Amino acid sequence: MSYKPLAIEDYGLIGDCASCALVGRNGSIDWLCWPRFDSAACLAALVGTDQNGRWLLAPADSGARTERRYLDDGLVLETVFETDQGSVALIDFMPIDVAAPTIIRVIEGRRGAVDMTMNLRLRFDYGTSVPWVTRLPDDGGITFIAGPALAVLRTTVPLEGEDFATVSRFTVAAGERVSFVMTYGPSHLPVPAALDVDSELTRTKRFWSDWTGRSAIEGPYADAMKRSLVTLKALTYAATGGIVAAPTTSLPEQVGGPRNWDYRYCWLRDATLTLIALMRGGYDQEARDWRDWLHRSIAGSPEQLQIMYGIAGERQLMEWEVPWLDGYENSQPVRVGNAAAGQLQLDVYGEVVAALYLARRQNLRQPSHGWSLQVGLVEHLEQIWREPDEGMWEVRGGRQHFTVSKAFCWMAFDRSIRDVEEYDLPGPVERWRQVRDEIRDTVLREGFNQEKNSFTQIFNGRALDASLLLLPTIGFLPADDPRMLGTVAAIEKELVADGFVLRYRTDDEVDGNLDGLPGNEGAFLACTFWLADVYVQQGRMDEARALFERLLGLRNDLGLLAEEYDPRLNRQVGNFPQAFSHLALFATATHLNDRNVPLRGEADGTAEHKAA
Ligand SMILES: OC[C@H]1O[C@H](O[C@H]2O[C@H](CO)[C@@H](O)[C@H](O)[C@H]2O)[C@H](O)[C@@H](O)[C@@H]1O
Repeated sequence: MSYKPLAIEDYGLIGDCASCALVGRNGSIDWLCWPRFDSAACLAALVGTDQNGRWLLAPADSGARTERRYLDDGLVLETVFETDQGSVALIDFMPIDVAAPTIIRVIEGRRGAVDMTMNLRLRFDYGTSVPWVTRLPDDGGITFIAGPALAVLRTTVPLEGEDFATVSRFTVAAGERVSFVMTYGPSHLPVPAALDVDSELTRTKRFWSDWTGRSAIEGPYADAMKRSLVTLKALTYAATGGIVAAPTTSLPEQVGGPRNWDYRYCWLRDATLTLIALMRGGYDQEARDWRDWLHRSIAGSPEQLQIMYGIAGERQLMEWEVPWLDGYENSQPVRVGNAAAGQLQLDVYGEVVAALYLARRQNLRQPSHGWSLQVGLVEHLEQIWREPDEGMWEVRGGRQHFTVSKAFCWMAFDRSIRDVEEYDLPGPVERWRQVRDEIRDTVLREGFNQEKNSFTQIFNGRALDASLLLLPTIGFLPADDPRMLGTVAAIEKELVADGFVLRYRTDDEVDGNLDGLPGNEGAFLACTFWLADVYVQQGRMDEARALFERLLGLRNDLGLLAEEYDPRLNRQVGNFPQAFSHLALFATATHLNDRNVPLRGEADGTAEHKAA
C-alpha cells in the first residue's frame, strides 16, 4: 500500500534560515526544498506519495509511541520512540551557516536494543527525477545526482540499494548513537566535505538558544510567543532578509479541494507584520534586514510595486500545476509559483507605509533613499486608490471595491502625514490630508450598510468580511464606535462557525462568488485572533482570553499552526506552519499582556478620531 502523508499537525519544522524540512512524528521527512525555500522539492511525499520522495528513520516496529519537543527552545527537534524493544530518540536538525545545506539525523539508544529502519528515496524536481546513485571511494558516502543537483549521504551503518531507494537496517542499544548526514551541493562542483555531527549539534543548539535568549518576552503567554518568533525566524531567508509566508506549497484549505497555493514567497502584507513582531520581540537586526530587503525589492518605479516577491526580490513568480503530484490527500492541483503576484491589492500600500513608520518610531537606522521611496508609493497610491482591486484575500473572481483595501489606503496617508509631522520629513502634507479625509469619508459612506448596521466586504454590498475587524487596529475607528460595535456583532453572527472565524462566507454568496473558486475552506486562524484583538480593544477581556486560549489549544504538540482549522474534521488545514497565524498569535498575546500596546502604531489615530 502506498504511503499516505500524516495529518498536517503531525509534522514538525526544522530549518537553517535558507530552507526548511517537515519531519513527521513517524520519523519521516516528507517535505524538503533544497537549497532555498522556493527550490524544487527533493522530498515531496507530503503532496504526493512515497514515490515522490521521503526520508524515513524510525524503529522497525511501526506501532511505536512517540513524544516530541524542541531542545533548548530552538529548532533542534527530538522525537522519542517507545517500542516493546526499548526506547530511542531521533534528533533532527539543519545546521546554520555551513558551507553547504545539510540535514543531520542522530539516533540515540535510550533503553533496550531497538531495531531501526532507514529508507531514503530522493526525487529531485518536485518528486519526479530519480537520481543516479554512486558510492564515494574515500569515506563510504553515497552521492545522488540528477541534473544540476547533488546530495551526499554519510553514515556509520551499512547502506544498500533496494527498490530505487537507499536503505539500512540496524539495531541501536542503550547508550549507542548512529548518525546520518545528508548535504546538498551543485553537481558540477566537488562533493561537499563531511561535517562533524557533535560540533554541529552543539553549534546549532547554541545558535537557537542565543537567539531566543535575546528576546525580552515575558508574561503568561511567553512560551507560545517565543515559539512563534522562532518559527518566523525559521521562515526568514537569512542571506537576503526576505521572509516566506510558509515553507510549503498546496497544503489544502479544504482537504480534497482545489484551494491549494504556493506560499514559499515574500508577501509584503505578511512580511511587514513579521517586521512588527520582530521589532516587538527585540530583534532589530532581523527587522533591519527585512526593511532593507523591502527597499531593494520594491526599488524602481512605484507603479511596478508587486504584492509579493521571491525571497531575493524576484518578480516573476509564474504559477503552474504539477501534473505528476497527486496532492495532499488528493487535494489537487499542486501549484508552484503564485499568480497573485500580478494582482493589485491596495492594502499592501498601507501595510508597507505603516511598517516603515513603525520602524522609524523604533529608531531603526534609516537609509537615505527610504523616505523618497515611501513618497513615491504614496504619490502613486493617490492616483490609484479609487480603483477596484483583488483585496487582502487575493480573490480570483475579479476586482472589487473592497472596504478594507480603501481603509488601508487611508492608513498609508495617515502614517505618511505623521512621518512629516513627527520626523520633520518633506512632503505635500496638506494635499495628503485632503486625500486621507476623502478616503475616510468614502469608506464611511460606501462601506457601511445602515440596514445591517455593519461595514461590508465591498462598497454598497451586504456580505461581511473578517478583515473589517482590523479597522480599530489600524486606527481607522475606535473599537467602541457604534459602527464597529455593529460590525463585530454582525461578524459574530454570520462569520463565526464552531467558535472560529471565517474570512467570508464561501457557502452563501450574498454579493456573488467574489473569490471565483469552487468549494469551501476552514476557519482562518489569523481572523480569529483579530476577533480576540477587538475584544481586547472593547474591554471584553474574559472573552478575549477565552478565545485566545481556545486558539492556543489548536497548536500542535510543538506549538505550530497552519493557516486554517477545519472544526468539522478537528484538523489544521492550509500551508504549514504559516507566518500569518503565528504573527496574529504574537500580536494578540502582546495585546492581552498590555491592552494599551498599539498593534500598528494606531493609538494616536484612534484618539484623534475619538476627539473629532
Ligand atoms: O484564498 C485565495 C488566495 O489564497 C492565498 O493567499 C492567502 O495567503 C497569503 C499568504 O499568507 C495572504 O497574504 C493572503 O491574504 C491570503 O489570502 C494564495 O496565495 C492566493 O494565490 C490565493 O488567491
